Amino acid sequence: MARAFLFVLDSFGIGGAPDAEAFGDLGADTFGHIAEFCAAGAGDRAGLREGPLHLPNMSALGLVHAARLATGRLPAGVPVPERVYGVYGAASEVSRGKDTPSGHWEIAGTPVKFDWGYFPAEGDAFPPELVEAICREGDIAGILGNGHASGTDIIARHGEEHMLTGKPICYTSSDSVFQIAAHEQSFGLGRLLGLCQVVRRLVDAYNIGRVIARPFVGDNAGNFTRTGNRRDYSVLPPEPTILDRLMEAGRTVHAIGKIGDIFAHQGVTRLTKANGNMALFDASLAAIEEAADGDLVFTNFVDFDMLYGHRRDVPGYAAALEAFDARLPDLDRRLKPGDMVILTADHGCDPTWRGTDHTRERVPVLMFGPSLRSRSFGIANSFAHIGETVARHLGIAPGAHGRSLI
Ligand SMILES: O=P(O)(O)O[C@H]1O[C@H](CO)[C@@H](O)[C@H]1O
Ligand SMILES: [Mn+2]
Ligand SMILES: [Mn+2]
Repeated sequence: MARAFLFVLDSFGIGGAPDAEAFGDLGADTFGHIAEFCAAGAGDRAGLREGPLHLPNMSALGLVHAARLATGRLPAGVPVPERVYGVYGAASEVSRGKDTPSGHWEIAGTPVKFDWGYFPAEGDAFPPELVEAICREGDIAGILGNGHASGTDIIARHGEEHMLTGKPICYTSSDSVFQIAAHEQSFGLGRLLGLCQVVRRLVDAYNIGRVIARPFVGDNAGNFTRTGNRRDYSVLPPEPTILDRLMEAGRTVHAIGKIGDIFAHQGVTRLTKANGNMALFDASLAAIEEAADGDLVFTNFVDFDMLYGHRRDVPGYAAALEAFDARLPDLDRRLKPGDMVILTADHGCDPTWRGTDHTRERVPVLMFGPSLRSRSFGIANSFAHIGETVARHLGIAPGAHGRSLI
């Protein structure tokens, strides 16, 4: 029995990217800074958590050691375990963007070697001819926003006007994204998803990676809340990924959470959606019961990024990491001989950093399972080695962009 479980902790970087300076992110370190803030008492929140960051299970799998490999420093206040169980190390990204599709596709063996299109940070983000085409083909009277923004801020700012006028709120970020926020009832969820499909077609010419539907509910600026009905419309990966390669070999790819959307549903055999990290963990445990010999279970844990990294919320991020860590023994108990779990991340989103965007960082790669011996592989020079490790473990032909780490 050889099965693989690939869990992406969305945005859980560990600093030290060799090209961080080119992204304006020199010194960004999601794990290191959360640990530092928690050790200094700046990660406390009444009723949520307090004290130094407590990640005993991921530490035992080599997280602290991987962080030291990535940055040369030990994270503050996180005890160094005497023994590490599993194969661990850090990985650098070769793709040119620090976005979710680039990170996931590279993890799946397919780095993104071209430049995405981006919308400008100054002035109107979207060219007038694009806005005009969206209004005409999407049958809307105009758009609100039209700039770089944090999604929660922009719905507070424009949500009431949106409900009055029916104009959707359109915004972007330093990622290659066109995001559309609209009220689930007053605008309508189906209408929002339809509009996103129109926009998806129109932004192909601008080489934009994703159009994202951001539905929200509430009746005033004080209580607008985004719902779990977010939907991402991605372009196809530039080459077949490990998902396609597994499907061709007759294997089942269980995609949990955002994975289906991130891969534009290509190479996905079974799709499970769930709202929130704990529900995603439950769905992953259920897939462990179902997965057959040779299958891959691939889960994205989005809360780290969406609810805490982009919101620059250190106590929230720390609590989410601690909650995830506490579930690992439950996962470990369910593993069968020949199973391999890989915990990793797609980019950073340091909650102590300026702005609200992702940060260019190395990521941890923590691999464990009943038959894996403990050791470090050091620093991998591409996330693609992760996908090739899965390929080798599951016994399919190797790909072109990486080599198995075990
Ligand atoms: O601020 P919100 O709407 O969460 O947006 C964030 O989510 C997008 C997609 O992950 C990123 O590009 C970033 O802009
Ligand atoms: Mn991401
Ligand atoms: Mn993000």
